[in-house]
Amino acid sequence: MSIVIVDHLVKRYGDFEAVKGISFQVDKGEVFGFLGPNGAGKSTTIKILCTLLTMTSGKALLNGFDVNREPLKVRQSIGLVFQDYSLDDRLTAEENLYFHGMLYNVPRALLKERMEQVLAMVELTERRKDLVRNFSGGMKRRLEIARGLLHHPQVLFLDEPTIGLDPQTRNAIWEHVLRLRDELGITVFMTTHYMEEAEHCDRIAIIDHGEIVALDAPKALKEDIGGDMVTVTTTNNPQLAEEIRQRYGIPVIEDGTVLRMEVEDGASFVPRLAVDFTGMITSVSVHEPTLDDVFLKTTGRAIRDELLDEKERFRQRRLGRRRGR
Ligand SMILES: Nc1ncnc2c1ncn2[C@@H]1O[C@H](COP(=O)(O)OP(=O)(O)OP(=O)(O)O)[C@@H](O)[C@H]1O
Repeated sequence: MSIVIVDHLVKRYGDFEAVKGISFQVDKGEVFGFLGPNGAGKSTTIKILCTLLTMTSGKALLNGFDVNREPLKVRQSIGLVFQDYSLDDRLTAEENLYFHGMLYNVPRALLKERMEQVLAMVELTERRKDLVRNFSGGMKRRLEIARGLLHHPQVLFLDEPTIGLDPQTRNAIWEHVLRLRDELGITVFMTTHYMEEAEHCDRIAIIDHGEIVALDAPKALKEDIGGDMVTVTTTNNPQLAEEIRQRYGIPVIEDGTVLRMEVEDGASFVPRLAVDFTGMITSVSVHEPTLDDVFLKTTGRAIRDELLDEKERFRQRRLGRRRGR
């Protein structure tokens, strides 16, 4: 059963079309990921589904409710964990949850039990009486996730849930997210830049320039590539890219300092390449396709880490300003 149905969704900001008529469905209990570079239209789409932004045209249903016509029912069906930090540092973990419960009209008789449940789920029971300002980045994120679950939403939206966290904390958050799906059967809809994170999703939609360019299970997307990926560094990338294209008739992507190409059989291709271009190649590697390669193939570009870093620096600056208030 589809719990999210998006049909020809368009969002324009003035003349600029940020989301270009996308359609997709998310099944109940699925962990669904939106993967794409900065500016692809991920946050815009998520905000429309959460009723925080109005669409220009199209239709979207969430938990059976129309996001344009039944926004309140949609809001009651969802939990949100967005990029912007939204806990109150001056309150304890428990107090943060309590106020959220009040806002969402969770009946008082239920609230205590729910708070205990979600705190246990993200392993913060012991710290529930501590001020949030003393929490680590990972603990704050876990508390935000707990808060997003307090009113038992059908769909939990996570917009870049682990941005800026170290890999170990990222993994811990993922364990929690997958447990939520397994224990509560909730649907998780998330956006991410991280390829390894997208691997945890049941299905991912790769979004670029406001369009969905691929949508399937990570394994199926990688299998679609079919062959092996060969990465080459050379003494003259543009020249060699052209010569490889002409000689073998295959697409070659110039990706920063390397050339990438997809071939049927890496083991037989690489020796040929070494002989045909003796002296021009400085290194070669062969690997099975990753989601990075899927992204590269569908968009012609890599998701750049430096863009991610830039975004994280921006976020930290903003956080710093808020803390300095
Ligand atoms: N309020 C706005 N006014 C004008 N343009 C906007 C506005 N919000 C977003 N955009 C533009 O729409 C496009 C999609 O933005 P969106 O934030 O949805 O992308 P994204 O994939 O979520 O990227 P990010 O991860 O950086 O948020 C971008 O080109 C962005 O500059």
